[in-house]
Amino acid sequence: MYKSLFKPLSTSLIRNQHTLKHNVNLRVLSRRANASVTIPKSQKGVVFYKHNDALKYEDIKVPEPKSNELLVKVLYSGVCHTDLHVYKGDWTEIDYKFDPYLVGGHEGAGVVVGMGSQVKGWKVGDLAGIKWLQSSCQACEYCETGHESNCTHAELSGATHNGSFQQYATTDAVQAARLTNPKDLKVWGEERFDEYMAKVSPILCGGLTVYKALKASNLKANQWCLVTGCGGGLGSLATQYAKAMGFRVIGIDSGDEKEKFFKNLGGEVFIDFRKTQDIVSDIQQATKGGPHAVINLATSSESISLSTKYCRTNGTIVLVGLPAGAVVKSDVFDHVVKSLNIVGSYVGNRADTREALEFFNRGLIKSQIKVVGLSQLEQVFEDMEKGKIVGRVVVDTAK
Ligand SMILES: NC(=O)c1ccc[n+]([C@@H]2O[C@H](COP(=O)([O-])OP(=O)(O)OC[C@H]3O[C@@H](n4cnc5c(N)ncnc54)[C@H](O)[C@@H]3O)[C@@H](O)[C@H]2O)c1
Ligand SMILES: [Zn+2]
Ligand SMILES: [Zn+2]
Repeated sequence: MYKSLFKPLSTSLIRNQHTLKHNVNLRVLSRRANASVTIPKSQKGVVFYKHNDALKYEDIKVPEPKSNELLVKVLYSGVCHTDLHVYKGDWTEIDYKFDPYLVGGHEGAGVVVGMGSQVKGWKVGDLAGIKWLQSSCQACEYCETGHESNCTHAELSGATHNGSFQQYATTDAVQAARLTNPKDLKVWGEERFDEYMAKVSPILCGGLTVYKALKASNLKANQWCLVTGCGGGLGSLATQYAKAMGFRVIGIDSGDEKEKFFKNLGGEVFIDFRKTQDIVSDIQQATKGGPHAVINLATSSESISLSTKYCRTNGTIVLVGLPAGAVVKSDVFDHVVKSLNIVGSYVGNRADTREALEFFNRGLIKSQIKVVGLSQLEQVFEDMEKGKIVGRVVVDTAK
């Protein structure tokens, strides 16, 4: 059951807020918080009944939070390539939950409108983020040591738990990301509430993931960081986090638009994988011996194996992108003689989330987004499949 806490808040006020673009603030919301309007029973969401089946924008039930969960009115959600992998069923390892349908999405930014009886430390009106790691058990060895994303009992938003491609979503209160109200942030401000919520959403997976991957790279200031897929969602964020952390960035992707975009974000050298004659030599020349670390974000299996060829001696190759059935091949002789490190990096824990959000809140990361209606998700997936998206698309759940 819900706690009675949500009762004084009007969801229609929250909805109002949402539609009053660029004119939204929670102070006004709480001043007018006496009206008693209940959470609706149904809402709009995008669902699919099996992998690769039609994506349907339809009226669905508003979920009820379990005792440990928040009910979040999702305002915006980033669309991560992971959502496309899930939709296509690329990863057979996951025990997806179709009950009877699945709602994707795991970069949801919204307002808490209700919560279960056991929830502590949250109140209605707080701003919350929905992440891929919807919940972890908090009790296993991995959770105990801060490796929450490796928890074997983890539930995943948009895969084993309905995610943020709906107007109201539930999420575990411990793992939910705590978003700062932009009115309390120097570089944001109250009048930019709506913009803040849209732009913060990609940080909840993309930003967090690349920030953690950069930490795993062991790079030092001024060293070369190579980002594959630098024109995509994670790539645009990795370029900026790497810069903010003091690294030099060389990127691989394709097309003039992505090159311009990458350079505008502070990337130094762009390699077009469709144009280069010898990618290994181009990279090694530009970086005088190869990048000290590679952050593999490209949705291409071949490009992952290639990174073992151009990486610098003693360098670190971080595996992040998860193309279907991908295998990394590395020549053992070179691998040993160059003493390469290949590491996997999987989203991040709560501290990584907080830190990644702090970079964003301080204005160090410009979230490069295009906002479209939730009803247009199918088109977004089509464009993503073709590699046509520059930066990140964020869906507005009101449209
Ligand atoms: N490990 C994790 O925790 C984690 C978290 C989030 C996303 N991911 C994965 O990261 C990957 C990227 O996600 P995204 O949302 O940024 O995707 P995206 O579609 O926005 O970007 C992928 C980019 O890769 C580029 N690309 C394709 N082939 C390439 C090649 N051969 N060389 C260089 N670039 C190439 C595309 O042009 C595109 O710009 C996905 O596989 C996603 O599932 C992993
Ligand atoms: Zn993601
Ligand atoms: Zn655990």
